[in-house]
Amino acid sequence: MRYAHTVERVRAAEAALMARLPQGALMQRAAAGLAATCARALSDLRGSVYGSRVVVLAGSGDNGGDALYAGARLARRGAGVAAVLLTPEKAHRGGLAALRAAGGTVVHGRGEGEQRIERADLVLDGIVGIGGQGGLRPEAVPFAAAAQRARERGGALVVAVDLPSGVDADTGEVHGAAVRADVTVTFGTHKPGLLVDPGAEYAGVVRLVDIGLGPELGEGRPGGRAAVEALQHADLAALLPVPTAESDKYRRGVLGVAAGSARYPGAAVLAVAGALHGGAGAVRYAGSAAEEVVRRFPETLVTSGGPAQTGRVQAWVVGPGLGDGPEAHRALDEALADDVPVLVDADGLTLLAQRGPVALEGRRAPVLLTPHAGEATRLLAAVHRGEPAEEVAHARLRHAVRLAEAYGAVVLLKGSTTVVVPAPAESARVHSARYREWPSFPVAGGTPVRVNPTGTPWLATAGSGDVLSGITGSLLAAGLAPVDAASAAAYLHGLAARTAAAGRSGTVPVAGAEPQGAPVTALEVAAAVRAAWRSVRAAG
Ligand SMILES: NC(=O)C1=CN([C@@H]2O[C@H](COP(=O)(O)OP(=O)(O)OC[C@H]3O[C@@H](n4cnc5c(N)ncnc54)[C@H](OP(=O)(O)O)[C@@H]3O)[C@@H](O)[C@H]2O)[C@@H](O)CC1
Ligand SMILES: Nc1ncnc2c1ncn2[C@@H]1O[C@H](COP(=O)(O)OP(=O)(O)O)[C@@H](O)[C@H]1O
Ligand SMILES: [K+]
Repeated sequence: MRYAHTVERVRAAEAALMARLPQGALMQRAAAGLAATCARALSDLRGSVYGSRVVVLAGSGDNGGDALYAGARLARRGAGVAAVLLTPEKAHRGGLAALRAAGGTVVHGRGEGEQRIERADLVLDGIVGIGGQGGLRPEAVPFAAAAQRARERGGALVVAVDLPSGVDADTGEVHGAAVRADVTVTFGTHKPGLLVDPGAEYAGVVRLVDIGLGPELGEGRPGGRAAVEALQHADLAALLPVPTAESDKYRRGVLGVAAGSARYPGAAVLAVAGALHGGAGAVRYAGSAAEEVVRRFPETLVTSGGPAQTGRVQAWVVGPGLGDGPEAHRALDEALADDVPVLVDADGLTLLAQRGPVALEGRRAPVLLTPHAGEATRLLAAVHRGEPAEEVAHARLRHAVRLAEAYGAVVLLKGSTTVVVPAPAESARVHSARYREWPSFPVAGGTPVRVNPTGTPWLATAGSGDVLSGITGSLLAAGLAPVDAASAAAYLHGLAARTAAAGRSGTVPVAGAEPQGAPVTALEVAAAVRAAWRSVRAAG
C-alpha cells in the first residue's frame, strides 16, 4: 500500500521526531535525498554532475532551505549552481550560507533569473512546500513560466522539492499558477495532493525520501494515520478472490445486472462483459436487452423482466443504459429493495439524483455509487447546490467525500484520478434536511480514501464505465467489502486498459508517463482484465 498523510499529520510527526534529534537533522536528511536524486538525474541526462547548470528557486521557508542545501551538495560535486531568491531578506540563512560556501551564487533581478532558468539543465523548485496557501504568488509566476519554457524546449528537468509549488498538499487542488515538475522528491511520506489530479499531473514521477517519520505516522498499523492510500500490485493480489476446491458457482458469487434498454442495449452487454471477466460464478441479467446479452455471452442467465423476477443474487449492478422511463425506475426500486449490496451507476444515478438520499433510507446492505463528475454534480444538486462538473473534477476528494456523507454510501468518483470514499459511520450519516455545512476533507477520524494509481486516459472511451461497473459488481458478489471491491476493480480496469493499449501484459503503471500504445475499446478493456489479473497474481 502507498500511504499519504495530511500536512497536519506530517507536522505533528515532524515535531515529535525533531524533539529527539539535533537541530537541522531532518532538513539535512531531506537535502541529502534530494541531492542524490538530482545527481542521478543529471548523470543520466548529461553523463555527469560536474559542469551541469542548476538553478535553485528558493522561497522564504524550509522548502527553500531544503533546495539551497541540496544545491550546495550539487555545487560540491562540480555543478554550477545559481539561486533565485524570491524574498531575499527571508531566504533560509543556513541554506544560503552553505550554498555560498560551496561556490554557488545568487542571481539578482528577474531578467537574469529567467535567463539562467532557460539555460539550465536542472531547476529545483523550492518556492514553497507544505506551508503553501493557494496558487503561486505573482512574484513567483514568471520563474515558474521560465521553468516550463525550459522543459518544453526539452532541455531542463524540473525537480519539485516535497511537492510542486502551488499544488495543495492535502487535496491536489490547484488554484492559480503552479510549477509543473518532471520529478517530485517528497519527504517522509506522500502527500495526498501528489496522488490526486490535478496535483498528481503537476508532480510527474514521485520519489519518496525516508527521513524517519514512519513510526511517528503510525506506519505498520493497518491504515496508520493516512488520509489517502493507493493499492499496489501486492495489495491487489491479496484482495482478489481465488476459487478453492470447495468452490461452486454460488460460492464464487452470483451477480445481478439490471442495465440496458431497447435504446441502449450495448450498455447491458458491456456491463455483463465486465461482470464475467470480474470472476463472478454466475451473472444474472434482468432487462429488455436480454436477447443481445445472451447472443453475445451465452453463459449469462437472462430474464426480460426486472430484478424482482430474477433468482437470488449476492449483489446488484443497476443503471448503465437503463434510460429514464418507468421500467428504469422499477429496476432501480427492485434492486434497492433487495437486501444485498447494490452498485448504482450511470442512468441509475440520474434517477437517484431526482429522488435524493431519501431513496436510500431504510436500506441495511451497502450502496455503492459510481458517478463521473457530471453525475456527481447531479447527485450533489439534490442536496445542495450543484457545482459544475469541472469544479467536481478539480476538487475530486472534497466532492467525493461530500457525496458519501450526503448519501450515506460508498462513492467511487471516476475520472483522471478515480477516488473511492468509504461510507460514513451511521452516526455521521447526514441527510439533506439536516444538512448545514459540508464536511471538509479529510473527515476527522475517518478511514483513508483510496485513490487509484493505474488509471489511463485511454479509458476515456464510451462504455468503459459500464465495464467497470460489471467488474466491481462481480467483486461485490464475491463478498469483498464495497471499498475493496471498488478500488480493486478500478485498479484492474486501469491495468487492463494499459495492457490492451500497449499490447502486452504486466505493464506496471508509471505516474506521469505518457500513455503507451494505441486506442482501446471498452470490450477490449473487459477482455484484458484476465491479463491484468494474471500480472497482479504473478507479482503477489
Ligand atoms: N515537515 C517535515 O517533516 C519536514 C519538512 N521539510 C521541508 O519544510 C517544508 C515546509 O517548510 P515551511 O513550514 O517553512 O513552509 P514552506 O512550504 O517552505 O512555505 C513557507 C512560506 O512560503 C510562503 N508562501 C505561502 N504560500 C505561498 C505561495 N502560494 N506562493 C509563494 N510563497 C508562499 C509563506 O511565507 P511568507 O512569505 O508568507 O512569510 C510561507 O510561510 C516542507 O515542504 C519540506 O520541504 C524538510 O526540511 C524536513 C522535514
Ligand atoms: N482522462 C482520464 N484518465 C483516466 N481515466 C479516465 C479518464 N477519463 C475517463 N476515465 C475513465 O474512463 C471510464 C469512463 O467511464 P464513464 O464516464 O462512466 O463512461 P461511459 O458512461 O461511456 O462508460 C471511467 O472508469 C473513468 O475513470
Ligand atoms: K516545492
